[in-house]
Amino acid sequence: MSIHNQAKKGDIAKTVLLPGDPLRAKFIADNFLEDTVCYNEVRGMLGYTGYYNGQQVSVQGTGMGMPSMSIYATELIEEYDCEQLIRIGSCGSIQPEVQLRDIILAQGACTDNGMNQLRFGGLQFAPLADFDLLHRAYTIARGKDVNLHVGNVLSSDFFYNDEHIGDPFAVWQKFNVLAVEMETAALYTIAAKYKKRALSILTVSDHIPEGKSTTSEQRQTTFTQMMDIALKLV
Ligand SMILES: O=P(O)(O)O[C@H]1O[C@H](CO)[C@@H](O)[C@H]1O
Ligand SMILES: O=c1cc[nH]c(=O)[nH]1
Repeated sequence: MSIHNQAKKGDIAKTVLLPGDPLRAKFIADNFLEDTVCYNEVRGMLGYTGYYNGQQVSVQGTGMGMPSMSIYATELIEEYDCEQLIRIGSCGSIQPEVQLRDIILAQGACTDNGMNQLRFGGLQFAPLADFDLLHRAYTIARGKDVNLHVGNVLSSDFFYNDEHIGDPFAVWQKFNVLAVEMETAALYTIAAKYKKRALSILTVSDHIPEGKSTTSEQRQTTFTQMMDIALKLV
């Protein structure tokens, strides 16, 4: 057991898929996995272990934002010896060529979050995906009917921005950051600390400058493609 997870040692697989939404974890467990066991209900942050094509895999909700991701990623590594952490999340595009339902493999993650400022004493750390996971995910996704992008994302502490700031994404847009979400920089930093492998696979649920969003039906289909890519990495 850890503070936020009631699983016993050995209950969680070496590879863990990490959706922000715990009900996305349940969806994967119900629709993709066999012989599934729910190992965690603490705080409603559901976690399951099952089998995909005969390979053991877990899926654990992480909640929203970098403190929450940091708690789950740290406990999965420190208490449960997990080796591969694969986020499957939604994001908002800030580039014209990155459209609704496209899939992004986050090669790196910028952040406006303060944790790495404290951790690195004001120096700049570059949170990066594991190259092997990224390369394999790229190969798998290229074999599918998806619009795929690989690049930088922004992990932001803000879902709602304050009007007095002006356009909070202008500088990131200019420097070719593809999309905004809220967890990847923390995941990549924690994975680096413990020399573990991490990757974020993101589906574009919204286009922020164009004010567009996906329907719930579109989310369901496209999120399924992202889940399929992640599960083939196990
Ligand atoms: O769909 P998930 O994985 O939760 O990811 C995105 O959605 C949430 C905001 O609605 C944030 O957690 C953001 O990163
Ligand atoms: O615009 C969006 C969409 C999904 N997730 C975010 O953090 N922002």
